[in-house]
Amino acid sequence: MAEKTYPILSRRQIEGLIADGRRIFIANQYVFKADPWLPYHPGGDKAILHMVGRDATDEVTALHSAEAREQMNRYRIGRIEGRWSNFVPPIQGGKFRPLVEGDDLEKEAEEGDVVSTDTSSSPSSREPSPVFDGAEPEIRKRRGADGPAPKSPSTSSVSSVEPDDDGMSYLDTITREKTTLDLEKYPSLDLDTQDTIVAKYRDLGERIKAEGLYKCNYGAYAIECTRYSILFALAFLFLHWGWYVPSAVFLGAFWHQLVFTAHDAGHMGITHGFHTDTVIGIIIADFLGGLSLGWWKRNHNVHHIVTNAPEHDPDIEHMPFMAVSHRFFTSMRSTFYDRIMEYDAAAKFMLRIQPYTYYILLLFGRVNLYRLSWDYLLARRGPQKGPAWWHGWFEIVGQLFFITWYFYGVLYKSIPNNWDRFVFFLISHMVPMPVHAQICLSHFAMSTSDMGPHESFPQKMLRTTMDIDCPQWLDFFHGGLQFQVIHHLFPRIPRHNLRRTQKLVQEFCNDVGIPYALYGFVDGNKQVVGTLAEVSRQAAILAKCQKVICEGDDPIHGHHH
Ligand code: HEM
Repeated sequence: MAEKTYPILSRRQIEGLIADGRRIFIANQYVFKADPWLPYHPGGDKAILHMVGRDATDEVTALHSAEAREQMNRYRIGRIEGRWSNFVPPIQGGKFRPLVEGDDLEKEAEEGDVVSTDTSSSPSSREPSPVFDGAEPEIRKRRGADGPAPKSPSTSSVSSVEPDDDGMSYLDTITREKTTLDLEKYPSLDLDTQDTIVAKYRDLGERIKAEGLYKCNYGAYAIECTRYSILFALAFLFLHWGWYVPSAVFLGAFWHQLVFTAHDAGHMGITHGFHTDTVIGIIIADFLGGLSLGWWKRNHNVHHIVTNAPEHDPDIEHMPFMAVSHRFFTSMRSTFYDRIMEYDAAAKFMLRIQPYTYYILLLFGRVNLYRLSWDYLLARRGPQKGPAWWHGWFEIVGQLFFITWYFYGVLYKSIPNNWDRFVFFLISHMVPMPVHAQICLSHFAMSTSDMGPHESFPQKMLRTTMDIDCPQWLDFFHGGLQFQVIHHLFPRIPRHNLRRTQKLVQEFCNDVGIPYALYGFVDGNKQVVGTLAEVSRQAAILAKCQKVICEGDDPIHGHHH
């Protein structure tokens, strides 16, 4: 059958469609309109919304099976010619001009890489990121002589207290410093450099496939299953003998280990079959662990696409308890949670002590996940239609199963008194803490800068993610999360092949000149605590600035000239 031909759409036409609310993205030079698919998408609506107006070729390749990509072809509406230059998607604050009569559709109204600096002209379709005005990055002066510079809606301060000038200029200075450091450390964001990186990344992907690194090592999973079974059996044996503390420790260790396989399954990284891997994932996460795989997927998919973006990545949004960037001091709006992350009195207090409370908070990570799981399942936040429609129902069955065996069978029936129950609950929930530390470790100390829309997918992943160096025999303890960089570049590679893939990624990094962040476990933790301490110090300085302004000037408006 002859391949269907598609009309060529100009940049201006695509911009007009997006301005009209259509969810358009580009992949492999085709234009896709995802609107009718949004409620069906197993990857969630937000994953697609972050790709609107962008070339999503690498994200789409990294995150989908061949069948899903085939299915995607149904949503093609056109083609583009030449190199696509990304818009900032509407969800990230991008502005798009509707088509008006007399618009010259052939003409590229605004070349992607040429940016008008005239702020008085018609509204730009490319809302500047907080830092950049264009492809050739130049640090933006946010507060010039002619008044305040435009704020990106995604970063604008909505604090109920009017932000005083000195506080804001202090935050701007840190933003500039951080960005300058990133600009010096990573390759230029000009289109040619980024194109070369992308071409080499795609070659690397082909090489990985050719070397068979997508083939699952089922033997390794047999060993995993044996380990899980031993931990589970020991937990019940000690419970039977009435030795509650060792029983709780083994149960916690069982959960700690299980999370890694749930993570593999959630990424379709075991059999690569969507339904098979999802069933494995739900049995592990929901039935055995009491956590929602669907919640995790919704969260994690977005995390993989907008890694370490303070406004968008739920994995670094922990206000009012922790913040890994000074940008959280501006009460940003989270596009994931659709709410303001207030920098209120509680946050001010907690952030000041965050380097000390970090590990303590992590001890309660699992309890927090129950809350998030139930919120996800009861509010039916997952897809209700399409291939994943049944997941939510299966997960509810899994949750009831979990409540029955753990809360009723173990805690209530097998343990005789409330104190022992309480201790058992605490220990079993705190032992898996290293997995939470591991998740934070991969990203908390890495860059959170907004490098604008032209940064390529591979460069963004390498800038925001770190790997942990560990001896091979300890791989089981880290569960593959120590190869987070490799995993972010190629999320569907089965876990047990990541160590072999690492060598190829290292060669790629050397070739394209992107630093590959690799730290020892202890050093990585020091980096994370160091980042938390730095942000805490910045909070203290900001508070001091604001106090001086309040005392020295108009206490109501806090303005100071
Ligand atoms: C109309 C366009 C799209 C279609 C038809 C589509 C289809 C699918 C399908 C069928 C799956 C299930 C997993 C699989 O079989 O691979 C999936 C998963 C996923 N999609 Fe899409 N997708 C589209 C656009 C996008 C875009 C633009 C993104 C953003 C990068 C995205 C991100 C994801 C993610 C992260 C998953 C993983 C979900 C999981 O593993 O449960 N998708 N998509």
